[in-house]
Parts: sequence; C-alpha cells; structure tokens
Amino acid sequence: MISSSSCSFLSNSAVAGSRSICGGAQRKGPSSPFRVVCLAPSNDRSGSVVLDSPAAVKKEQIRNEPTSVPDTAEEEQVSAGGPRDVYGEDRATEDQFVTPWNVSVASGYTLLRDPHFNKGLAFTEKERDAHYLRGLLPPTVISQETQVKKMIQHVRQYQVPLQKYMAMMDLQERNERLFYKLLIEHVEELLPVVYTPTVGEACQKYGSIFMRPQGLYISLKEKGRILEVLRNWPEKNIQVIVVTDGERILGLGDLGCQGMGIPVGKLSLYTALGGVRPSACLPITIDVGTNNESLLNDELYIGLKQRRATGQEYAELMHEFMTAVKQNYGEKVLIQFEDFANHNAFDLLEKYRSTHLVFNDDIQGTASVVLAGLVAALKLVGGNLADHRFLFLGAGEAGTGIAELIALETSKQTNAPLEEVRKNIWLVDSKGLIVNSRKESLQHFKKPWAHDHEPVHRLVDAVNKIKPTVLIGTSGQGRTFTKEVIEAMASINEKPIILSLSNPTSQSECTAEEAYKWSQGRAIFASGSPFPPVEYEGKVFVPGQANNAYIFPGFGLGLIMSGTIRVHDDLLLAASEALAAQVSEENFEKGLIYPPFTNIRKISAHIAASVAAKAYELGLATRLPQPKDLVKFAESCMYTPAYRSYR
Ligand SMILES: O=C([O-])CC(=O)C(=O)O
Ligand SMILES: [Mg+2]
Repeated sequence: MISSSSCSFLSNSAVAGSRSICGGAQRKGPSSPFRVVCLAPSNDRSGSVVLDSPAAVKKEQIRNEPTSVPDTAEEEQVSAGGPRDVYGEDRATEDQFVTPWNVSVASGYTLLRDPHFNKGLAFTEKERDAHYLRGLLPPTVISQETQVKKMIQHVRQYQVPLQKYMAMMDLQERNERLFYKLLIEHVEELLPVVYTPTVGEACQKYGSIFMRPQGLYISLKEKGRILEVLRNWPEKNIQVIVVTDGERILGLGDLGCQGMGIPVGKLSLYTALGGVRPSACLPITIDVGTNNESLLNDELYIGLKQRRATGQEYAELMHEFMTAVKQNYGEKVLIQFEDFANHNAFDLLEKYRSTHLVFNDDIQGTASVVLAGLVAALKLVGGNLADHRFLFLGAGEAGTGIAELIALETSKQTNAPLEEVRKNIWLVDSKGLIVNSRKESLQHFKKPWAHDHEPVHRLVDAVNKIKPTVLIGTSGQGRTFTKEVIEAMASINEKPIILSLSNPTSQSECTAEEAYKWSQGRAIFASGSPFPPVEYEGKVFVPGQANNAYIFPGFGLGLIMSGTIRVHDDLLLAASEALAAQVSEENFEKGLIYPPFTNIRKISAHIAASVAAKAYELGLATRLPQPKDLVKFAESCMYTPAYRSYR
C-alpha cells in the first residue's frame, strides 16, 4: 500500500488512466514508469473496511511481474464478497470506507527521485522530452555500461570499506538497476562491501550512518497491528522475507535494531546472486529491545531503548508476525530466519517448519554450503565422509547445523543409522569437549553430540585426543585456532581441512595466512569472510569462502520458481550436491573447494534447479506442470538489471 506521502508522486503530467495501464501491461518493449497514488491526502484506514488497492495490484502487472492477490480468508471476511473481491465491490455499501486509488505516470523531478525508475544520465533524448526531464539533467546522455564504469571508479576511490558501503547504499537508494548491474558485474570485488565483512561494521555504526530507512521495522510498539504494518510496505508481491531480531549479528553479538543491515544485505544478494527481483524481497527487523548496554546508552541508537523481551512476550510477537506474513502473502512466501540467537533460532525453526515455508540460514544454509565444500575437499584428500573425523569449535546454530547435515549425508551414503554416524563428529563449546558426563546440563540442540569420552577442556587437547581430519570453527570468536592448534592438525594429517567460518573477518578463528603458514602450506582452508590470496614459500594459495551466500540465493530461487511450500532437509542436501558439482578441475588444481563467485548466477541456477527437482520429487512443489529443463527455467526466472525504455 502506498502511504499518504506518496501523494507527492502525483506528477505534473499525470497521464493516468486505463489507456496507459493497458499499454503498460505488455510484456515486451517500452514501458511507462507508473506509480500508484491515492487521490485523497490520507491513507484512509479508519473505516470498518481495510482493503488493498486494486491499483497496487495493477502496478505489479505493469512492472511485468506476476500478479498474486492474497486469497485469504480474512480478505473474504472483510469484503464479504466473492473470492478475490479485494476492493469490496460485490457488496458495496455507502458506509464502507475505501481509499480512491489511481495510477499516474511518474515523470520529471519525481521520476528522477524514484530509484525503481531512475536512469540518471542514461535517459535518452526522447525520454527526456516525453517525461518532462529537460533541464533537470545535464545535456550529456551516457549508456548504462558507461555508468557502471563510472560508479566502480567512484566506489574504488574510497579507501575505507565503510565509505564504499555507504556509496553502494546511496546508489541503491538512487538507481536500483544500476546498483544491481554494478554488483553483478563486479561481484567478487563488491561482495565484501555490501556483505561480510563490511556489513558487520555498518550494523555496528548503523545509528550514525543511518540516512534513509530501508526495510520494515516491526517493534513491540506494533504488537496487535503487524498485519497493518506489513500493508504499509509499498510492494505487494513479496516472495522472500529475510528477518532478524538482531540478537546475534554475525559474530558481533546483540546489535538490536541495527541488525537491519543484515536482511538488507542478504536480500541484495538474493537479487544479484540468485536473480530474485528486488520488488519481491522484503527485509524485516523485529525489535524486541536489546541487551547491548552501549546501544542502550547511545543517544543515536535507532531501536527500542529497553532490554530484550523474552519468553511469552517474545513468542507472542513472533507468532503474530508469522501469522500476519502468511495471511498477507500466502503460503508460498519464503521466510529466511537470520542471525537470531541460538535459544530462539532452534525453537523458531522447530515451531514453524511444518506450517510455513521457512529456513534458518545460519543453521541450514551454512550447513549446506559447508557440506558442499567438504564433498569437494574429499576429491583433494580422498576417502568418503564416513572415513573422516570432524571436530567443531562452537556448538551453536552453525556448528550443530553443519554437524547434523554431515551426519544425514553420511547416513544416506552408508545406510548406517544417524546415531551411529554422529559418533564421528565431535563438538567443543565454551566448556570444552561435549561428552556424555555433561549431558544433563546441555542445551537440547547439543545433546545429540555428547559422546563417551573423558572431559577435555582445551581445543588443542581435543585435537590431539580426537585426531580429527577436519577442523571447523563456528565459535563466533576470533583467533581461537592458535598456532598450537593448527600445528596439531598438521601433525595428524597430511592435508588437514581447516574451515574458519565465523564472521566478519575480525571473528574468524584464524586467518588464511596463519592456516597456510602454520601447516607449512598443507592446509585446505576456507573461511566465512573473504581473505586475499596468500604467498607461502613461493606458492600462491587461494582461500575459498565457505559462506552461505553460495547457497541461499539459489536455494530460495529454487523454492520460489517451483512454488514449494515447505523446506525439507533433502532440499538442503540437493543444494549442497549441486554446489559441489560446480567446482571445476581448474578450481581443484588451485586447491579451491568452492567455485569463484564470478560465476555465481550460473551456480545459483544449478542449485535452484536441483532444489526444485527434489521438491517436485517429494511432492512439495505446486507450480505444475514441472518445467522440462529446470536449469533453463531458473535462468529465465532471473531478474536482469538492464534499463527499461520508457515510452
Ligand atoms: O552473513 C554471513 O556472512 C554469514 C552468516 O549468515 C553469519 O555469519 O551469520
Ligand atoms: Mg547469518
């Protein structure tokens, strides 16, 4: 729903009307930059009828996007008319309040200020005439390609990563298509800017760099009104929501409402890496307070200044949110839980996995990407998963999530029971090795990993006792893979596999340089946040990036394009296998266990296709009939950031 403020979109040249609407609905060729506006200066919700505007729906068609009008019981109940009588026309009475919506063409100054339609200097002479832009731009006309060149130079001129981040955010707010073209074409260079590690710093400093709100904020103040809040979002056709409550942002801890940088960043990757169109993506931050003292005392803090709500209060707000999302967007909207603290992450996933299309990126996305890396690494070190022994530092979402997916895959491969294969997987938490004698006091998600062993307190002792072939860091604590630890791994294994997964770079368990140097160049290393190549004794080592960004965009695309309604573990395994299959001989020769991000859209299409194929096989996909070539279909579903031509 466009709010009352969007009345300002009423252009000086409003050529609204059905003629333009029909023309705009053509799939190919030039389009008009339509806007939906209300003719009254208020977003009238005071009446007994709360209705979505049909114009907003038409706007979606105009943007060449499939129309989906939520066909919810609530809607029918409200309008008391026939199915999809969104505007209450079937039983119209004079005492029903509605907002008189209309469609107009954005032009002139308004058009330049609209990030969805703005093309800056790339507006052609014809467009400048037709859309009242004469004089509002300098006379030169340049192509989008030239704009990309100009922008990458602009971003490169900044030395400080946070400044690069702000330049990118500024572009996203100004010219969305240029932002995505730039990001797609320079993905390796810009990923560390819009994503980890820089996004971590951006969240820490969100209060002071905050210019314009992005995403949707739902706080305790909105309790009881979440459906209304969702309807304030201008886009109706949402396919993916990334939601956080900010309690465990990367390995940086509780950043409260400032965690918004994460859903915003993840969703730009959904578009750039997975091709989900930006208008279908909705970043949400749930603000239930923060326990971060320095934020509570910071006058620039943007969130609720109170300690975190917990227990029933928290559960009720989340439940209202989950219900409202399904009510507003239907069964097939994907909800990605991101950066919740352990104690809520596992419970939320468990509670909603059977009623909603949900997955937790930190538990399941990370697991899928790490399993892919391990499967690929086996080509370098030999053996099957069952032949290896795994030791984790960190037994939270990522640690136990990865451990479980490894166990699941091993069990499938060997037909051995899950309980049996789990015995090859060991976890160390802040209290030491997880062993049976600790079982009583363990949190429920750690219990399956308690095995028979005497207590061991230090990681290095655990390495020496368990003798793992694979060491995985998911502790959220930097510099915990010490020289001693890496040397112990290198003394046990010819080629130790070392994954240092915590983000951002400051929290990485060790650096790439340390891993290679302390293992005398023998480690197979990957990290959650990127490290540059390392030269050791005349040889260049290229570390891989074991980050869930490889998986979630393609995974989400696969779910969306097949209309899948629930996430099943087999879909994660399918994504994992598809990613591992994308590592080429050439990559292996360089010691890489992940393909480079430069090919990520192709990789995402393969992941999406495998996920969709599995969903069809399991009967979870609702888009029928199943497309013959799922890879081609995935590619055809991907958003292209090229400019449109405006008639
Ligand atoms: O955001 C990232 O880079 C990976 C991730 O999900 C996390 O560390 O929480
Ligand atoms: Mg995360």
